Amino acid sequence: MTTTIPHQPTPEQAPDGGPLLQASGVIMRFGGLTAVRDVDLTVNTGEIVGLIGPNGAGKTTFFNCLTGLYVPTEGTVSYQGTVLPSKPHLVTKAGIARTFQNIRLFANMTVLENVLVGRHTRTREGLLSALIRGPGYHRAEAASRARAMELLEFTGLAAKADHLARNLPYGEQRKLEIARALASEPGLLLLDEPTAGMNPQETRATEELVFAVRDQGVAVLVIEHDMRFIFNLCDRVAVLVQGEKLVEGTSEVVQQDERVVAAYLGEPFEGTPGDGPTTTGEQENDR
Ligand SMILES: Nc1ncnc2c1ncn2[C@@H]1O[C@H](COP(=O)(O)OP(=O)(O)OP(=O)(O)O)[C@@H](O)[C@H]1O
Repeated sequence: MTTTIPHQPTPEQAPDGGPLLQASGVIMRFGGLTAVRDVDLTVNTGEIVGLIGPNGAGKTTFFNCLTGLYVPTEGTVSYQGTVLPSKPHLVTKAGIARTFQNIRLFANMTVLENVLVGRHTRTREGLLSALIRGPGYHRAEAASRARAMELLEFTGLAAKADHLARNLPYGEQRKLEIARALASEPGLLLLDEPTAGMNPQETRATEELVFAVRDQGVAVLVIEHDMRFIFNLCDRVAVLVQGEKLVEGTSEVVQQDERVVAAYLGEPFEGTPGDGPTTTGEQENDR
């Protein structure tokens, strides 16, 4: 599936292992409801971090605070030491890309066109250049297409570059979303329930793809209800319950923590295939 591609990191990539994303004291209130309560979270370069918790725990709201969709009521979010702007396209430009819980592709555009759309924050050609369509425009367009094709190779979708996105099977639509997010050349990729509605084979392919993304130098923060996926994949896992961070630690620490078992897992997770619950029963199938 995956081929090696030279990652094109954003210019000021943090040194290996250093903090990339730092959320401090993030609070998000909707009127009388506090969806996120004073959450701190750091993602370092080279890490895959999981964010888990029951339905309604505030995971997606927290993601929205990280990506500029919501302005946190209190707290700050920094990327590479700089406080992020509260505009999604500026957050993308700063180096954070995301996918959504429900697929958000341009269904009537081709696979390649969907990835090209994801490149718009990285292309420098302006409106005038696009209107004139001079040599600069053509060079930039050729480079963009070449990079988009590399990303389709990387995600195993190159053979379907000319297919309409809506004609792809579900698992490939999810991969295409990841390819499109990678097209903005992020240093950090946020994935919101990337395996929701997938069969076990598609889930395994997604796991491989996320490892490959990390191996290209892109850190990953992932929300997921599939515990086998999370505990196999993540270097560190944070657990949100009722908007609060209950526990944070390695997969081994989190899966055995009595508070996590009581509030979310129901029973200790057994890591060997075939044993124990793979999901918490919280997962929504939005297929
Ligand atoms: N825009 C909004 N306005 C009002 N309340 C909201 C809004 N967005 C989320 N909420 C509420 O905030 C709480 C947290 O929701 P959120 O979707 O972040 O949870 P979650 O952990 O992502 O859940 P799930 O696992 O089901 O996706 C819920 O009570 C939800 O109803």
